[in-house]
Amino acid sequence: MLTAGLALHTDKYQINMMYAHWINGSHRTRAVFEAYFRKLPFGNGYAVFAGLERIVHYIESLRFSEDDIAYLAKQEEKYKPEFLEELRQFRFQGNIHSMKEGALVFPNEPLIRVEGTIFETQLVETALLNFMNFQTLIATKASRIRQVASGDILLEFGTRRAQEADAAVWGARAAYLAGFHATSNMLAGEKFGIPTKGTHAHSWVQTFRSEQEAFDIFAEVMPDQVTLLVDTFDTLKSGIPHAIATAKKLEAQGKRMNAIRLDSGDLAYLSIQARKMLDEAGLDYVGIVASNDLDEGTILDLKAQGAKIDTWGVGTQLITAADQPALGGVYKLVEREVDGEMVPTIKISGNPEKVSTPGKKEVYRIISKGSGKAIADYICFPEEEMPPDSGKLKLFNPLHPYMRKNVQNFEAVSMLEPVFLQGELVYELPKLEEIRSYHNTQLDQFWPEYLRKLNPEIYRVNLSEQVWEVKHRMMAEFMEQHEE
Ligand SMILES: Nc1ncnc2c1ncn2[C@@H]1O[C@H](COP(=O)(O)OP(=O)(O)OP(=O)(O)O)[C@@H](O)[C@H]1O
Ligand SMILES: O=P(O)(O)OC[C@H]1O[C@H](OP(=O)(O)OP(=O)(O)O)[C@H](O)[C@@H]1O
Ligand SMILES: O=C(O)c1cccnc1
Repeated sequence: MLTAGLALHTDKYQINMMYAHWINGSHRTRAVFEAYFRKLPFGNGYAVFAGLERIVHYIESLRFSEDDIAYLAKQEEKYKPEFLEELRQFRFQGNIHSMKEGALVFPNEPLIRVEGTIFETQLVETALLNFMNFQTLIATKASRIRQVASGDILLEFGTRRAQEADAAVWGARAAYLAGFHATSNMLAGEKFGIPTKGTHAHSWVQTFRSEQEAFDIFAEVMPDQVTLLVDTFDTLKSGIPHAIATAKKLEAQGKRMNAIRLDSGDLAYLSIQARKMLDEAGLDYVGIVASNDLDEGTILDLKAQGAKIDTWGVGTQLITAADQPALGGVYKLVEREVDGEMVPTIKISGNPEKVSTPGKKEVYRIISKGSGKAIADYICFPEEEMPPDSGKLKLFNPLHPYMRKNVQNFEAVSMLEPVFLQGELVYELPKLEEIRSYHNTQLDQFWPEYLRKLNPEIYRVNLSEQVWEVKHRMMAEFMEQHEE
């Protein structure tokens, strides 16, 4: 999939700003940006951070090719050759700190922090947000589905309905890291080592003279992984009886049929009937797979109706995040260089929720040593000393002053990992299996009220007093300047 050759995978305004900085002589001014989102998707209580692996590949191979340079020269005749030469020599030389993939993350906390020249930090905004927003969205959706499916098997079936190839492949990875068990996408299997699974389509049945013949031939060819789709004609009258007959033929050869798949109709009723018919035929080991526009809502509902489904194939709703197809992650300048000093900068908005939080920041997860559970995320400046583990930490929410809390006996886990330092990759990308188990340990750190699907408790994300004071002062200064 696309990894190399992504230098122009950016918005034109980034290149225009780079050019204007270069003409102005300010392109080497230092800057700090932070990427975060303001609102959790799907009404969920948390999001699952994903996208870092692709970001790392992108940054590592970030070069303007001769074709890119030629294209830019043609696009904008005003670009001076010296500027194009600057692009030709371009290498990312800044610092990137990031949440780890699989981490539970929350609104208004920095997920990725980028430090460097304004030239390089501006260029990478678009691609970073593109990767982070999509993959985090799909991982969050997958984690939600996983919450309701409890111990059942989850198969990712979305490729045909995904927003093109990259979304399918990276979406399959995002689903897997957040708890899906396999994907139908073979390229994702090859590229990331995700287990692959597949049944067969209606067309398989339609290409034979009879459903029975179709089932028998499939079972003969794939005796160890037979899952038969039973709804092509009539699930109860034809599909299941034919599947039972095939399973019996397999039994006679000492083999066991894997499952049947239901793909239409009332999945609760049909699965209950199917379970009865299979059990009565002595086939209690044959599983039931269901698919058909499933999501966390339908799966929960089907379970409440007593559906006898042990494997869920989930496509469209997951891979397109159909109920909320975008995560609104943003990338905001928080510090800039003035006369050689780094100073905080703020973005004001008429909407208080959109006022940015100035200054380069760290994120700590405050974990109770007693319960092992997360109490809050705490955002402070890097130079602020965290109280020692035995000390007291004041958590306060300036917008809700009554929500004060002092915590003691906690561990403060730093959440932003160094990934690139002065352009050098210093982070060893974890294996996908490690990311999956990290996601599980992250879930274990949260009380169930934060994880539930409907109306979850809001997890605390608090600013240190110093961060709040700087934000408050800068907002007041802005107000004063604009009152005059
Ligand atoms: N018992 C049930 N309770 C709630 N939702 C269900 C139940 N059974 C199926 N569904 C869901 O209802 C939707 C039904 O979709 P639809 O109306 O397209 O029916 P269909 O069975 O696919 O129709 P067709 O037979 O034409 O393929 C799907 O999203 C499916 O997952
Ligand atoms: O419903 P989704 O969650 O997106 O899951 C994937 C769907 O894709 C297939 O249907 P399709 O009609 O494309 O092909 P088929 O003829 O093999 O059923 C499959 O049977 C599922 O219904
Ligand atoms: O293997 C399957 O059953 C499958 C794969 C992709 C889409 N729908 C179903």
